[in-house]
Amino acid sequence: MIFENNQAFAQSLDRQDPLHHLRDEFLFPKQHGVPFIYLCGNSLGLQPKAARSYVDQQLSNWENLAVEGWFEGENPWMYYHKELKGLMANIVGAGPQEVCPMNTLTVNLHLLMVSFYRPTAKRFKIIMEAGAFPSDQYAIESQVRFHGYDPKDAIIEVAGRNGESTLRTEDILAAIADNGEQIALVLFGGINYFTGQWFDMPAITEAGHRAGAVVGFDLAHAAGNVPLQLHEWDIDFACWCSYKYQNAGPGGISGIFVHEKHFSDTSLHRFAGWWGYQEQQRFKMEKGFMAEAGADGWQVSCTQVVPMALYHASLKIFESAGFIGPLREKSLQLTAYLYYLVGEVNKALGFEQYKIITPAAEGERGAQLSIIARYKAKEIFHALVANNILGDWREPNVIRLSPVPLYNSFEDVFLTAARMLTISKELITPKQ
Ligand SMILES: Cc1ncc(COP(=O)(O)O)c(C=O)c1O
Ligand SMILES: Nc1ccccc1C(=O)C[C@H](N)C(=O)O
Repeated sequence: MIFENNQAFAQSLDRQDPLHHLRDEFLFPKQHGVPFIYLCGNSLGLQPKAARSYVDQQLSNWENLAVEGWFEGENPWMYYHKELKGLMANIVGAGPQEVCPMNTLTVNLHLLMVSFYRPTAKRFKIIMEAGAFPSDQYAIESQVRFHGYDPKDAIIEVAGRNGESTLRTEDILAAIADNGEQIALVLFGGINYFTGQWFDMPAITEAGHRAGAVVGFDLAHAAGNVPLQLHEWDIDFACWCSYKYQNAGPGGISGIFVHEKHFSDTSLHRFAGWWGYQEQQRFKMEKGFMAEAGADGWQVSCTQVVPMALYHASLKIFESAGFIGPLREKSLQLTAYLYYLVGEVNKALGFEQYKIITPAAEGERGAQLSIIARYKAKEIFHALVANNILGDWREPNVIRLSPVPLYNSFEDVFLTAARMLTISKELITPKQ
């Protein structure tokens, strides 16, 4: 599409957007009574208006049924997760039996590594991206130590070439091939939190398998953002949080994916708990753990009903949007528009004040653009917030802006760039 740098053009795109009405399903934070242009779905998605009634419903169940709520009423808590599984499966491209809502993200990363990182003296290394989200780094390092290895020997980080912010797929594949028989696990983010780079998940998975390794992904920044086909891509396991692009609230419940080819593998270790026990037998309270079939068998503690209700509210909006296909179509346009407009801001300033480190290619990014501001980066970020544009800041110099197709408009994107230009002119003197 040929974009234009004017508000009327942005408004005309909004009029043609079949998903534009969905923003009415969300609550926008305000500053001095004026709603923010919210571009921070990469960190915390907005609250669906329906969230409160989904939670209210569970509070009523608790009020009216108390302990009987587990088994009685319209939607007994014992089975509530099943209502979410089909919806979640659509978000990540899996069978419903391959996904389950449970716990929180880093906890699930640990639990899945218990099953899928099984180092041997010969094959004990983990390949990951350099600059992964710190929680993933800490989780992986601690798992390696738990098995008696030194992270310095066991973790191979693939980094960008000579100062490049993003990774080249060929370098990732070469690192996997070069370390072949020593790799136990390839564990990548789907999209890197800092750069917004969407890795070539099918190619990484294929290379990992060719090397004889298990392949897993942390999809915190990918689930609900980009189209995923976890089953078809033959990924072994994955987990994600629901509070970013899936709008399930701060600390929202996480989701896991385990490929069905692993369901019959009785050699997999798990850190078991009663909620992973065979559902029909669970309340017999017998000795000797027997896992429920599918991803549900990785559950540990009893269902988190309220976080699940919040996730449910948001997943129903995804369902009404037709899931990821239509959202991705809009997302590509929205983010491409922001990409174009940032270039226009640079043009108007006469120098490259803003450098986008997120790949431009559609297949290598989601909604997020990570932008380095050359001069006065932090002041510019604060001025954006003061001007009602809410993105976020990641040290040392990156402003992340993520137009989210569920609740952002083309006009939001236009106004963001327009305010970036005004602010830049105000803050940066010609000498600089
Ligand atoms: C890639 C990634 N991993 C892990 C986390 C941490 O998740 P949690 O605090 O829910 O465990 C986040 C976000 O906070 C993330 O973006
Ligand atoms: N869970 C949070 C709690 C507090 C503050 C930020 C987060 C984030 O999710 C940050 C996000 N993962 C990021 O990509 O920076």
